[in-house]
Amino acid sequence: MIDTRLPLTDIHRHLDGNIRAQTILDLGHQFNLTLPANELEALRPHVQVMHTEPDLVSFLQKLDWGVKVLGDLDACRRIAKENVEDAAKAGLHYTELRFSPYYMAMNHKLPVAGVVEAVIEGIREGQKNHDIDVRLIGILSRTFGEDACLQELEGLLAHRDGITALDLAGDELGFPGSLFLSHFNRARDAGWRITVHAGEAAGPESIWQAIRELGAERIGHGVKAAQDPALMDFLAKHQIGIESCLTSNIQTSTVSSFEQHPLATFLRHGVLASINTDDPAVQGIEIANEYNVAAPAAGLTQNEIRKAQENGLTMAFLTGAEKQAIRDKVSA
Ligand SMILES: O=c1[nH]cnc2c1ncn2[C@@H]1O[C@H](CO)[C@@H](O)[C@H]1O
Ligand SMILES: [Zn+2]
Repeated sequence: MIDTRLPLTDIHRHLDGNIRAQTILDLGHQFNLTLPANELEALRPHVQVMHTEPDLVSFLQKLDWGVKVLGDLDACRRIAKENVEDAAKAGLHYTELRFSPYYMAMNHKLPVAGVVEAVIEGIREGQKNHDIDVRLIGILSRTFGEDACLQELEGLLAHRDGITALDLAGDELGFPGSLFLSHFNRARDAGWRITVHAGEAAGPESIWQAIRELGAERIGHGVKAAQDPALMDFLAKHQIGIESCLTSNIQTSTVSSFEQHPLATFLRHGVLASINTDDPAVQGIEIANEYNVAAPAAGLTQNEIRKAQENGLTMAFLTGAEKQAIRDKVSA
């Protein structure tokens, strides 16, 4: 269960994996696009995971309609604003929303830097009406290769101050982290924090690579760390946070059942791990489901769930003072 005296965070949440189905319909009509269905319930199976997918890449295809309807920069602004509304409605006090501007831009050839600016503006608009702290994480979508990721990086760097961290996401097996060394060197030079999707589709070596070569301070998913005792010790010793996304890991067939999920093992080993959603609209879940249903199913005790909740803010890309201000606000 969620401890209502503690801040509730979601620090692994894809903004472009959380576009409302109704908004996909609206924007499809607005831009005269042919959608696979023109009615909400008929559209749902095309934009939402209904059963477990066979692998990560199949899961990721469910995000594609959401970005195909982004016909102009106003549409990008709209979905960013709606993401803030939905995060506030989910009861979050703090969230880090991540997005891939190249992925959002590519279907309608929007300017990548323009997408970044529109997302920053949409978040600001959303925060006018909702009391929630938000930071943005830029994603390089590895699936489109090094050159596209370079364009993506340039677009993000054009609005460097509006972005807190850089992430690498997409097809981990097809595009290993070793292809993106120069990208992450530049990101660190820009003063950004670093988190990397690793050990989801690929093995523990991908997590080692993310830490040692890309400079990851946190790892998205990190499921395969449990296979490598030396890595488990390293994560605990250096307090490298694992952003766990329980239901996502089942839906991508990364883990076969909640009982098999390593989150409880991470926590018992002293690894800093937190509970997060990933792509809420695509998954058909929200953060409450992850605390109330998924975490108990994964064998976490109530104390461990509370610890994971505390870890969310501990792991946040915020200063100590910013974290304390959120704690004070929630306990007041
Ligand atoms: O669970 C995930 N694992 C790896 N990549 C993901 C996941 N969810 C979304 N994306 C990727 O993130 C970008 C959009 O934010 C896209 O590249 C999408 O494929
Ligand atoms: Zn993710």
